[in-house]
Amino acid sequence: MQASLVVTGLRKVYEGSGRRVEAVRDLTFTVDTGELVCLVGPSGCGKTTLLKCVGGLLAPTAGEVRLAGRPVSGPPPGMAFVFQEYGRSLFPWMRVGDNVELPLKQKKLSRPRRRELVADALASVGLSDAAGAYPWQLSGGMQQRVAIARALAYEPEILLMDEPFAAVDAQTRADLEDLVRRLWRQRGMTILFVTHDIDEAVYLGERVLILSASPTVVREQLKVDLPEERDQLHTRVAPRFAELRTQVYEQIQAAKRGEAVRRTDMPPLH
Ligand SMILES: Nc1ncnc2c1ncn2[C@@H]1O[C@H](COP(=O)(O)OP(=O)(O)OP(=O)(O)O)[C@@H](O)[C@H]1O
Repeated sequence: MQASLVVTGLRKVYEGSGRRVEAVRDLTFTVDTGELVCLVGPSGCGKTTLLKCVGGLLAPTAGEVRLAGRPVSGPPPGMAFVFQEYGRSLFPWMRVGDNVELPLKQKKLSRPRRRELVADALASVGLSDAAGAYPWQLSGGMQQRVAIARALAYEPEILLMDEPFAAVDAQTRADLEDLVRRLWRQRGMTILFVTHDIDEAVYLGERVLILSASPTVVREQLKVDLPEERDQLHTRVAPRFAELRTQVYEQIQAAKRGEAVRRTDMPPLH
């Protein structure tokens, strides 16, 4: 399968105000076209820094990010984001439909086509009825579904999700996880999903990349060999799910203790 995203030797050092922080030391990984990869690591390990570099919002100190063969030096046209803070990512003065349509205005699309994409995306997240509402009239989970619809309508080559469900309650979170899996399977999108939640990473991902503590490297990557058809009730109690989450948990604990990466045990970073 063709690699959609290629990150090579990525390093980011923050400098300023007399402080120097090496947030990301050396990250190399790929995400294949149509793959759903979860990135998980201890708090403060540089997940957001990495995503900002991947999204072209922050220039790396060294290394390179390529999307579909092209180097990323600013926000690439084929990329969409869903952030944790849905409250800040939607414009409160714009109706839901207009929020979803806004990024499409950058694309040279006819008005009817834009409307079609908006209607289709809102239907995909079960919010067809909310197009005329304002974001603040919706629950947190619904607002995050609007943010997902906005990303879908844009028809991205790759979707970056930065802890998107951290601010919603557990029940809503489970529903949104299932929504992401369903949309991923229906639309064949490439998704890079960042989370600090081990269970979420294993439940969602086809592959989990475990990051070390900052300065960050890829500690291990794990293929999630669970069936593609997953559901909250059965997948989470499957013995294989428990084994995988234990492996990720042990790696994260070792990362927190600052233990060296066991490079010999690592599968090849294809
Ligand atoms: N603009 C900045 N200037 C200086 N240091 C920064 C800046 N942004 C992040 N850092 C530092 O880089 C390191 C990684 O931060 P980052 O926010 O990328 O981690 P994270 O894994 O996303 O954290 P969390 O899981 O807590 O959200 C931290 O030590 C942080 O203090």
